[in-house]
This record gives sequence, C-alpha cells and structure tokens, in this order.
Amino acid sequence: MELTQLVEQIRRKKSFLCIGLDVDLKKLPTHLLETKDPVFEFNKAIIDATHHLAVALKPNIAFYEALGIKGWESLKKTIDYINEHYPELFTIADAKRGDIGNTSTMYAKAFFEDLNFDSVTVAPYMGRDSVEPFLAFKDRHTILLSLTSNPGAFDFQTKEYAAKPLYQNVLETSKNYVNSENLMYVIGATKAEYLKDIRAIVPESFLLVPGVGAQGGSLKEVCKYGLNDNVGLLVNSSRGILYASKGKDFAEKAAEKAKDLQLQMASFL
Ligand SMILES: O=c1ccn([C@@H]2O[C@H](COP(=O)(O)O)[C@@H](O)[C@H]2O)c(=O)[nH]1
Repeated sequence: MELTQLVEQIRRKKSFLCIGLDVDLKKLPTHLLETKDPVFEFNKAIIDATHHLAVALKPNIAFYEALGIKGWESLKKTIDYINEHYPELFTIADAKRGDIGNTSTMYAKAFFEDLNFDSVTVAPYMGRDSVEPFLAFKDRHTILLSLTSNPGAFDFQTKEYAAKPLYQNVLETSKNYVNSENLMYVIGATKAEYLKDIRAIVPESFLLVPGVGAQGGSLKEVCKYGLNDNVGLLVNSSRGILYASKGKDFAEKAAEKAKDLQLQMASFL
C-alpha cells in the first residue's frame, strides 16, 4: 500500500488506530473454542466489527507460531481474509525479524510474498545488510525497532553509542539505507517524552506506536510531538481492545473500546 493511500484512509476515518491481533486461546470466549479454528473465528469477528474504526491491523506473529502449524494456518486465513474483504487496511506482521542478508531475504519473502503483508517489523541490531533485503521490496514497508515500549528498552536503546543514544543512531544511520523512504519506526507510547527528539531526526516518517492501553502509554502525550503534517502515527492497542468481554458480545465490546480510541484520535486531527 502507498503511504498516500494510508494517509487518505486516516483522514477519511479520522483514525490512526492499529488493532493488534494478539490472540491468546486462554482469553477467548469459550463458545469459540468449540469451532474448528477459534483463532480465525475470533479475528474475523473482531475485524468485521472494527474495520471502520481502524486503519491498520497488526497480528503479532509469536501468538500464531506458539500454536504450531495450526497457528500458521490461522494467520494465513486471517491475512487472506483482510486482503480480500478489507484491502484498504494496512497490515503489519509484527515479527521482529532480521538476520544476515540471505536469511533476511527469506524472512522478507515469507511476509511479503507468501503471506502478502504490507509491512513487517524488523530488529536493527545486525545493521544495514540485515535490513536492506526487506527494503528491496519497494512496494512494502519495513518498520524498524528504534525505542521500544518495554522497560528493558533502557538496557541498551537509551545508552550512548558514538556520543548519542542508541535509538538515535538507529534513526540516523537507517536514513542512509537503500530505499529508506520505505522505512517506518517503532516507538513505544511509554516513551512519549522522547518524541520531540525523535521527530527532529525523522520528521516525515510514519511511527508505529504500541503501548497505549494495557502498557499505560498516553495517547495525548504521543500526539503532542508525534503527529506530523501527514499524521505520521499508527497507534496500536491489542489487549485493551481484544479482550473487553469473554462473552458472546466480545466483538461488540471490542468495537466499543476501538471507538473510544478513535474518538480520542479524531480530536487530535
Ligand atoms: O516496543 C514494542 C514493540 C512491539 N510491541 C507489541 O505491540 C503489542 C502491544 O500489545 P498491548 O496488548 O496493547 O500491550 C504486542 O504485540 C507487543 O509485542 C510492543 O508492545 N512494544
């Protein structure tokens, strides 16, 4: 998907909400567990109930891999369902991949060619040759981890390297990668106080911002410095939306949570 299409969708829906499809069997409504593919049935109901409120969907691949072959099948059915019924939604494989070049190419093929996601999250630690194979897919987007939402982010990402915090090195160095115009960055909502500095380095890039809701990040604080002329933000919530109810009304209740966030987002646009 072209960025112009994403921005147009954000403006039309007055939403920059990304819903994280982190499906945990233990948290599913019990009536779904009797179906052949509870994970897909759950995702389908959530997507049908919320597609008009969100602009992006982000399955975290770990939740599917943990279920073995069945999980991978549920993931494939989910992405195919989105691409067939809601092609306007921007899809993110939250896989946090990255390896030596020829291996990264295989990861990129898996997520862009086989599964047909619009984007994939990538860890920058192994550097240029581990990231550029993803960027070689010029009609897709590579979302590089820069400053993550978890407490462990302070172990390395804020520590100085070459006289600057490591997360700033990630932003600056990656701007020189081939096809860097297709880069986006992960910045945790719990690190909103860093967004002013981040925007000084990457004023135009889209930022994927997880960590509102269950992790306690503030949408208001994220918007203060995170928004740019093209909106430039995709703010993710997973558990805060998915598990609003364990009853038969689970999708309806999830839509209510998504609507709450969408209305807040509309007030910042
Ligand atoms: O820095 C990061 C990078 C990725 N994530 C992922 O986003 C969702 C957040 O889920 P919530 O339930 O809304 O907390 C999850 O898939 C994480 O693995 C992140 O949280 N922080």
